[in-house]
Amino acid sequence: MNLGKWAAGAAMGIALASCQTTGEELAQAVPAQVGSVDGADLLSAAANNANWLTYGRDYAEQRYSPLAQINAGNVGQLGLAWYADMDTARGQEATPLVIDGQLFVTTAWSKVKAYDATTGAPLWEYDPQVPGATAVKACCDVVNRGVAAWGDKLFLGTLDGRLIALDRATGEEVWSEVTVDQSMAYTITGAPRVIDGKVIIGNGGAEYTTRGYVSAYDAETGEMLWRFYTVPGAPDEAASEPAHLAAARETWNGEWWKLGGGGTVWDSMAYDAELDLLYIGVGNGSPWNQAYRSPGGGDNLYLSSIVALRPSTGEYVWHYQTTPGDTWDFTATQHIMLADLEIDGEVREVLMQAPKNGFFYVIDRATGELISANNYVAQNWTTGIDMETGRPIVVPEARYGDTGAPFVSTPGAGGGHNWHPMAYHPAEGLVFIPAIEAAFPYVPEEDWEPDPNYGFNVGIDQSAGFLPADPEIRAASAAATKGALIAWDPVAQEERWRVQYPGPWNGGALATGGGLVFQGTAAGNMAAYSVTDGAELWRFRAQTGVVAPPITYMIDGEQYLAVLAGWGGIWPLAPGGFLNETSGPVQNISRLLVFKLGASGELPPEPELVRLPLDPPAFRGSEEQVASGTYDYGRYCAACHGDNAVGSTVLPDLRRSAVLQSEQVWQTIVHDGALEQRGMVGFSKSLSADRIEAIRQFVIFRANQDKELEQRGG
Ligand SMILES: O=C(O)c1cc(C(=O)O)c2c(n1)C(=O)C(=O)c1cc(C(=O)O)[nH]c1-2
Ligand SMILES: [Ca+2]
Repeated sequence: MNLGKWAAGAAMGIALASCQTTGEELAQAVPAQVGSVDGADLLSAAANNANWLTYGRDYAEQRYSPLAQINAGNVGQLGLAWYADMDTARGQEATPLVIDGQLFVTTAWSKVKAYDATTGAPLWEYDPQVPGATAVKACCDVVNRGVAAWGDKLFLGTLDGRLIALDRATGEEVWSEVTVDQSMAYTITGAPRVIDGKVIIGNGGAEYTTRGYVSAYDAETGEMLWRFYTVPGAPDEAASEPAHLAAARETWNGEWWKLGGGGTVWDSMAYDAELDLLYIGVGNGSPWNQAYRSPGGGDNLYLSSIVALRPSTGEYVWHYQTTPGDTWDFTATQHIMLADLEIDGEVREVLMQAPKNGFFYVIDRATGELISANNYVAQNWTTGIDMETGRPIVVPEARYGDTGAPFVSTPGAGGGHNWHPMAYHPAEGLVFIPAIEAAFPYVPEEDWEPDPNYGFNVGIDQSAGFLPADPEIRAASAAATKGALIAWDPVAQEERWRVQYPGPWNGGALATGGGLVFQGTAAGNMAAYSVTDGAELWRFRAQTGVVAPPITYMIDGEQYLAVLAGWGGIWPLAPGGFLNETSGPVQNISRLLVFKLGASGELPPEPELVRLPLDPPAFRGSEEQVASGTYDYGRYCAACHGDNAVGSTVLPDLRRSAVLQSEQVWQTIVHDGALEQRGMVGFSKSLSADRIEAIRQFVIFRANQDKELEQRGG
């Protein structure tokens, strides 16, 4: 048993928390300058308080900083040191890196910005010029979660599937490699990781008939070194495939390869240097509905699994499947965190995950053995986990593809927890989970066919579960849709305390040696809570929903807290205003916010949230048009423009759009693609002009329904 690599940071945290070391002492205790980033820097990142060198702060992805200058006693004096406005108004999900006094952050549309981390002076910026039309390939907003560092370079995955190396000093492009088939709906939203000079990158797209994989590229040259597919390919590939895919093939039925199969690796990774294992989180099936993807069932390896790989070769070592035979978009791409925990008197090297399916898993990270599991949010799709087999005991109704009947599941497709990073406080032994409490109706679609061009290819009828225009049902659904910051004891597998929020989609977490856990909120605040009981100790009005996780660093003896603010991601788009505004409506004001003790900077006055009036033309369409428009809106429009045509504050609320007034203008945009550069493609490859007009009639119909309710005070 070796505690070495994780113990350094943890032990330091305990020491600092108890004696409140001054900034000067701290600054001397850690290497302030790393220069060219090498393996030793990344392996010691947990103890490097000056910097934030990799996505999850260290390879264990604990997001715990021992820094204690800002602490439970003085956090009330935390103020704005500087801020920077971003030039995109879409979801901001990135974790900044801080290296040698410089801060690097990515924004929506995969842009990169560099600042002096002390003053906020801009150093350089880089725009990969992602074509606007790429937006339609992204299931969940045009987000990016950050860069990775190695040597004197930074590495960026772009929404259109490129992996780009930048010169860290200048922001100039050094090399660029296309990592996906750009004729398909692959995207990259996740941050790369670098292990021993190999840049590891996955991709997204499992809502659109893709096949998931993760690849490694040489940091110096951009040469691809290996690629690991998560699901087996077409039968003619069987002869040449590695053993892990031959084994997986036994768990599939039908002609899944024609539908991609899914299993994208779109977010989480972690690395254990001593075991030399890279852990990847694998996503959902494509399509979701297993009855279409793999008729007759099967586990469908390696969907919804954590897989351990040898990072030098991409060779399979072990896997643990959280959701066998996924049919609910229950990805296991959520944050993977490594820690050493004392369980039953024995220190175990564990891996922890709170995937979408609602269960918190503690797994032996050497072998993949399940140590314990318990649900961290309410769930109704199982009666628990069978500890003998490590499998969920699924209730029969949950398999809606087999029954042919709808199933309302909690958690739903948004998960009990999504991509928002968790944080760990080693001295408290707590994992902080940005949790979601929300249900989702899975309505199987009869005679479903994939569309090779556009739209969600998931095998469920996405309009059948629309929230009806009924004030009581809307209010009841909104009341049942909540969020929480859950302080979870992973040894006891139980909740210690929670901060309850009125709505989901609160930000990623950061824990510190100052006895604090920091989190932004869907209501538009940055907050600090006591790690011991969740008491709120500080709050700053961020003016926009904060979904990204904060970071902390220390320069010249002063501790800083930084967070990229900006409302977006899937929740502010797809569920529509009645469910995504349960914390209150917020707008997207994308800004990097940086705080330190005693600072008193102010943001410009908060602009009022302006909504266009709900003033649609009179409905003159037919019932047939509404029926056709309802279905097509669900399949092609709802993921961005909102459930049942109720839009958000981020993208146009079509009920309020002046474009509704004109059939011709509507066709120019929706059929011909007049707004393609802004991310709205023309759908003529999938939809005829008649079907597109029917969508307009559906939106007019819905807008009139809601206007009437508004007039009645509904
Ligand atoms: O299946 C996929 O390939 C895939 C990709 C992504 C992504 O890359 O952002 C998300 C999801 N799925 C997903 O299921 C999901 O809930 C989700 C939320 C978000 C987000 O950034 O808000 N991305 C994604
Ligand atoms: Ca997905």
